[in-house]
Amino acid sequence: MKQNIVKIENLSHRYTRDWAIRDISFEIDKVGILGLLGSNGAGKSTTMNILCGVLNQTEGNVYIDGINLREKPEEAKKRLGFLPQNAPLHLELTVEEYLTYCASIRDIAPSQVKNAVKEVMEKCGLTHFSNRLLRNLSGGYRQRAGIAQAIIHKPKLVVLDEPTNGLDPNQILEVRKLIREIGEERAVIFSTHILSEVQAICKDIKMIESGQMVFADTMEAFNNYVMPDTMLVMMDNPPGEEELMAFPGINRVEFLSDRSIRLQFATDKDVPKRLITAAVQRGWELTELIQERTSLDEVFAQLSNKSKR
Ligand SMILES: Nc1ncnc2c1ncn2[C@@H]1O[C@H](COP(=O)(O)OP(=O)(O)OP(=O)(O)O)[C@@H](O)[C@H]1O
Repeated sequence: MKQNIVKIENLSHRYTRDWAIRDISFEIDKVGILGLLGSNGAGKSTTMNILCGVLNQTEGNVYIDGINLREKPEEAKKRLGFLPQNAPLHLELTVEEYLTYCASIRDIAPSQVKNAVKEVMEKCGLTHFSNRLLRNLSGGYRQRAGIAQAIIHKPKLVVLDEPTNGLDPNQILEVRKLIREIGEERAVIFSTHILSEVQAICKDIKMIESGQMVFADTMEAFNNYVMPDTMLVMMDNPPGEEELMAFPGINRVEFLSDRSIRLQFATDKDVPKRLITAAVQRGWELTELIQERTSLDEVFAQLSNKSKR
């Protein structure tokens, strides 16, 4: 039988009187990136802290690679790497010193430490900064060091709690690229409260709200389920409503003015590209195309409405 990399069974936790998370279950049995999405206070950090053995759950079980985390924490933790929301960095150490220290507490054999540090610095793009104090690294590079400590022992499961928080747009793109690369070799759980983050890098998504799982499926199913995409187009010579409705993939046309139209499309992500080509071929004089984004609050409202129906 195939072993799950991680299995969470009916996990519940309360810090005080109210449940912070309630009856969360899921499993992962292959490499790739799973997005854990939820607004602030939804219960993501609680779930991740329990999953990584930092917090003891009130109820339920966590198995890492088949090992019960509560019963054999040391064995289970060897198989996972964790980057918490506040990266556990020692700012007074250089990158190399810090990762050497992490390797030693991760039970890497002394003869292997040098190699492991070298390899992880290469993987995370840190080699150039090996002698720099962590204190003097930019936010993006500090986060790379945080990710490096989470993967130095080559765990099967890597848990990253809001790893792109507080980074500037360029740093976000670079850290995302690194996470994608890690996801090719390991199971990665990535938490965020930003919808576009999961859409950009995750194949699967679990959405938590008010401590409960409200959605669990592939990213594609999520996109199709929660929101037909909309785009706003400006055309100096737009076709009529009928011609737009006949365009493959478009299922709603709303003229906001003579030249400004909101188009809704369901599943096909190529619609905007095909529309641009058609606009050129058919002389619609397209001057602007803006894809409209749905906020997490709206997604949650849509999910709640659909589940009530
Ligand atoms: N140490 C604590 N003591 C009491 N309540 C807590 C504690 N930590 C979290 N909570 C509460 O548990 C709930 C879930 O919080 P959690 O931090 O897991 O959410 P989150 O989705 O990670 O949010 P954020 O993105 O803001 O970190 C919230 O209502 C929060 O106020």
